[in-house]
Amino acid sequence: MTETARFTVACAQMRSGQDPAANIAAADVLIREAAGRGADIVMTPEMTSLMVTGRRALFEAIHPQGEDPALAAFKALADELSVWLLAGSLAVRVSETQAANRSVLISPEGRVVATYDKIHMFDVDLDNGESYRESRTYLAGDRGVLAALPWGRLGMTVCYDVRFPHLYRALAQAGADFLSVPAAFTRQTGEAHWHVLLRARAIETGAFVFAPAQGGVHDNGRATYGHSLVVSPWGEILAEADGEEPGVILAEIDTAEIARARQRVPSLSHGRRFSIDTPSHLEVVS
Ligand SMILES: O=C(O)CNC(=O)[C@H](CS)NC(=O)CCC(=O)C(=O)O
Repeated sequence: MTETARFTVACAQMRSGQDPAANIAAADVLIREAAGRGADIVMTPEMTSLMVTGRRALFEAIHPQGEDPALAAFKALADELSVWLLAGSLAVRVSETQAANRSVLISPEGRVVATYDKIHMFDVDLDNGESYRESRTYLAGDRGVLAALPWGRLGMTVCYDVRFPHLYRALAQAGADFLSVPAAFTRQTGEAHWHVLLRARAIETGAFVFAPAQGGVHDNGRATYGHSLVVSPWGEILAEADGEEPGVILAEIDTAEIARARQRVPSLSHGRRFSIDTPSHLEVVS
């Protein structure tokens, strides 16, 4: 980008539960607060409108995208407030037996302009007994998505994707200026990894990282880490939510910082000497 721009981003930190109507109402309050405080774009966490345990509860509550009441509410709200809105993710029914963990970008006219389905499924057993098999319920996405905003391009990702740096590098090399990472990180992995992973993705790509998070103990018993973050292309934390508490954080974004960071350390354009897709580039010495 040669022209630079300034805008205000907001991340809404939530503690979504099992009742979609209550979650939509909670998001509505936070999005209105963010817009009232000057946000041009507001982002909500992974699973904004539903946090449940088990596929039965999930399938009783979800809808195809065109019939999702949360999406309808967010489209109307974006239009009413004239803000960009990223519904960090919604559980969307894509077949009788599968859902997508879908991030949805809505324009200030209330139109869906881009959707991204989470690629990397959280199939993990933690040593505190927590166990997740996201791929049993969700159909993984198979494409990265770069969406045009008035101030630059947004690379859309979700939560566990943050552990796969080649996705972010690909998005940045394709022109991403901003990366969204709506999340519902576990408390345990968040304490160990959250800040480091998000700052690393920003530093490696020279892009801003926006990470709205779920936080606290949810009514299905899960504990999530919170600490929603906005990170600059140089890796500085520009805004951070207060621990696990729901609320809104805002940050002023100056896109000139993208070129500045990439000029200081041009690692994004120095990455063509080694490809993870070319095993012959690896010498195994035994
Ligand atoms: O299922 C829901 O209700 C909401 N979705 C999630 O919580 C998702 C999939 S289980 N969580 C993560 O990806 C956590 C990643 C993480 O914590 C890590 O990478 O350490």
